[in-house]
Amino acid sequence: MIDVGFPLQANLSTLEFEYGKDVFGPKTEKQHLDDIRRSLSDPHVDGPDIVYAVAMDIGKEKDRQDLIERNLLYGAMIFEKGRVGKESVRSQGHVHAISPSCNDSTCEVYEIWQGAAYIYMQETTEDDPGRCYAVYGLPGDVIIVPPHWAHCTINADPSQAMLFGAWCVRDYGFDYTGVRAHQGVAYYPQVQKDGIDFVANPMYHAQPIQVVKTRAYLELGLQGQVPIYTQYEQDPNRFAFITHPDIAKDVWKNYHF
Ligand SMILES: O=P(O)(O)OC[C@H]1O[C@](O)(CO)[C@@H](O)[C@@H]1O
Repeated sequence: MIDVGFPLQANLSTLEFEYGKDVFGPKTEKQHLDDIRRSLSDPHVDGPDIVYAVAMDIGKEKDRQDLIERNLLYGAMIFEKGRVGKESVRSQGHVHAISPSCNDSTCEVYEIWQGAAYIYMQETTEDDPGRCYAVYGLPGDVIIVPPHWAHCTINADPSQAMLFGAWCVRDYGFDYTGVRAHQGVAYYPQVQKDGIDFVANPMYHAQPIQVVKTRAYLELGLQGQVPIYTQYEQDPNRFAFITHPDIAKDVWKNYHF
């Protein structure tokens, strides 16, 4: 695993994180295959019993109070290796619900730590989902999901577990309504010999998907090559665009990938 900005290990047999000195974090919450079936292309497939494990609210003890005051939350996730039927292991897909603290949907800032990921995003969960993107990331890459966009996280390399961290607002909420009404997001990630193919979900009338690599987010004040936790430590105000999405409203409008 890359340097995530503080001492952290992942135990891939128990799907637990082990926190180093002066680091806090909970036991992981496990998400079972049976709980995500209705967002898969085939709900009856076999796959790992636990598909992913999530530890919400981790960080350095010295930052604990500041994170609460800023309403910021850092989480860590382990996505299992393997497949769920023809698809790679992935999350269900959701939209960030309106957070009471800012009365808006908020963005999420991912940093890939191990393995390979696609963060899939679509503008809406209507029958016409708008623009559809799958953004590819390797360890050290940062990927941002803009407010209001439906998204899911995909393990892009079924031969190994995928790990990542993400900044989000503390009073986050997930809205699954539109995704579940369409049996998932607009594209299913199917595993092929040489990678992932995105297969259209017939419940939508989607435009072609754009598969892209991630990029630098200079317009949001992010730096390359520095863990996003360290970037928060260097400038604790840097991620204010997460808790106050209106600060970056021009970025979110016509968001470019
Ligand atoms: O509830 P879903 O859609 O399966 O997604 C859960 C995933 O979403 C996250 O918020 C990351 O977007 C993590 O908690 C987890 O990886």
